[in-house]
Amino acid sequence: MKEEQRSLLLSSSSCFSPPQGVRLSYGTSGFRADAALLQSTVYRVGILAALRALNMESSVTGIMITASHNKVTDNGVKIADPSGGMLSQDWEPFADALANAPTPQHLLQLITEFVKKERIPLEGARPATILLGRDTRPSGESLLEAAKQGINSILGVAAIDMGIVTTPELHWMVRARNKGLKAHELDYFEQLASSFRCLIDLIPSEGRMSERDLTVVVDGANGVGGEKLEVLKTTLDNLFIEVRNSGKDEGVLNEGVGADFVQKEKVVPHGFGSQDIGLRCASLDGDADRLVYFCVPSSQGCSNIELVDGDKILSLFAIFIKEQLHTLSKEIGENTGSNYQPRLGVVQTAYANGASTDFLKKLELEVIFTPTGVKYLHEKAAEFDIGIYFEANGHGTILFSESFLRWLEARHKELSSVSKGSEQETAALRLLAVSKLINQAVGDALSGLLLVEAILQHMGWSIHRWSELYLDLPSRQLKVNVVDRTAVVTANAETIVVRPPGIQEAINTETAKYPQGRSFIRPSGTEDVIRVYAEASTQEAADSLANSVAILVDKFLGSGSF
Ligand SMILES: CC(=O)N[C@H]1[C@@H](OP(=O)(O)O)O[C@H](CO)[C@@H](O)[C@@H]1O
Ligand SMILES: [Mg+2]
Repeated sequence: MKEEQRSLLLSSSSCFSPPQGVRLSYGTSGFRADAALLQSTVYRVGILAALRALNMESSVTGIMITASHNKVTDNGVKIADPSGGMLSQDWEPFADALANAPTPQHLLQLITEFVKKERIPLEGARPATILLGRDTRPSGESLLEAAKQGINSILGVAAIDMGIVTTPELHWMVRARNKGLKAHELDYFEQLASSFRCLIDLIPSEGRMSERDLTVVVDGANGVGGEKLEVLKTTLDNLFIEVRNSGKDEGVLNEGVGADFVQKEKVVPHGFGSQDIGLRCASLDGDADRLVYFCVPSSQGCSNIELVDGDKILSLFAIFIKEQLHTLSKEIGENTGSNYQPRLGVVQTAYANGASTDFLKKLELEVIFTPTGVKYLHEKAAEFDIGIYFEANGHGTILFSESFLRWLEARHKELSSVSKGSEQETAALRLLAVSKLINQAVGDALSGLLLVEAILQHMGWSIHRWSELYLDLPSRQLKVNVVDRTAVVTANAETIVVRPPGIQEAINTETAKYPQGRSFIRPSGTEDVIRVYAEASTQEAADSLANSVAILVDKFLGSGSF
């Protein structure tokens, strides 16, 4: 490393001391903490993103400053890799080491060693650009400045501020830029709107739906998603979107609103109530990468909701895709069918409702489980021709492999010359439109919302019809504070605890007492807690099982506070 680069790093890092007594780690979704603690971390992530961009053939990476569904005073930072996906997991230990380096000298030494080991070309040997985005948190602006200083301390790397964007928009932009495509926010809106229009135009015309049926009321979590949806909706026909909690009024980000609140508490978000009985409603989270639907039932008082979670979104997508693939595989006349059988798979985590997994298996779909965190789900889904992944909390997308898309384009071309307007050609067009509508980089609440709406219109389904695909097993999630959450080590996609010894046997004994009982624990990657999940045949049983397991966690890991 040249002297100019060394002294630049030493001088800029001396302005960013790491917080005392706090150990930060690149968790399920980047670094997250109280915003006041994050200046030095974000500065160092700036350096990391710059090195990552220099290390790769595609030279654009991204930094997103957000703490998603967490409280407004928290913030966080994560890197978008050149593919548009999450930071490659093999760089996470370096991210941890950088964030926790105690002095500028330590930091410089770490960087020097890593640059050598990874053979990263420095000193402007290669062009590199970092796209920066942030959510609506007030702390975002100064943290973004810290990120810029980190980027500027690596010679020859440029930072471009994309302003306030959703997390999926930033990932989409990074991916698009590296593919040499147009990557402005307006291009993103245009791609979503035109592929949505294409799916709507391909709906067989059997009677139009009423304006009420074409209406969806969206809770924007008082965050960036509502703001963006207000713009996007002006470009859409055949869909009426009413945005509430768009952040323009008094409401606080994620407070009593948003996808995480709605999915975990199963009550109506602020701003919704009896006036919405029977309407189709949806909630985004604070950075708009999660989506859940709900409706306010007329019978049980209007604070309860009927939740349509990520598992049901996945099921709806799976049904639609399967139907299109089936149509596409039908023969047309002699010798014009295709023998190619694309592999469709779905990916879930242990938090997926057991009833959803049964339903998907009955559809004869290949169902794979991974640990929590979209980086794991995404990686697995990418192994299929079409891989659909969703966390129960509403984060997910559909991935189309490059080779499948090439095949599909060619098949569509062939079909449009031999049988234009056939159901096979239409199915190919629909699949191509889905691949453009649904974000290929990460789960995206806005593109997910438009795909749900297009499929419901295609099927002619109400939210109730959709919700009735299967009945969720009652479930309960709890959090337990413990002295050291890293004492819990899990295996088999987090369904089994291997440490501390004895706790898994105790959980098994409890679970066996409940019909259709299932329970597991794991350390959270975003909060300092152990999460407990339980499922059983009744809500009372699920609550009771969750409580018993939480008591076991307290007994084995001791907090004294439970
Ligand atoms: C049970 C649950 O909802 N866990 C969430 C939560 O992770 P934890 O590691 O459980 O804190 O935040 C992650 C990032 O948003 C998300 O991927 C994950 O699904
Ligand atoms: Mg989020």
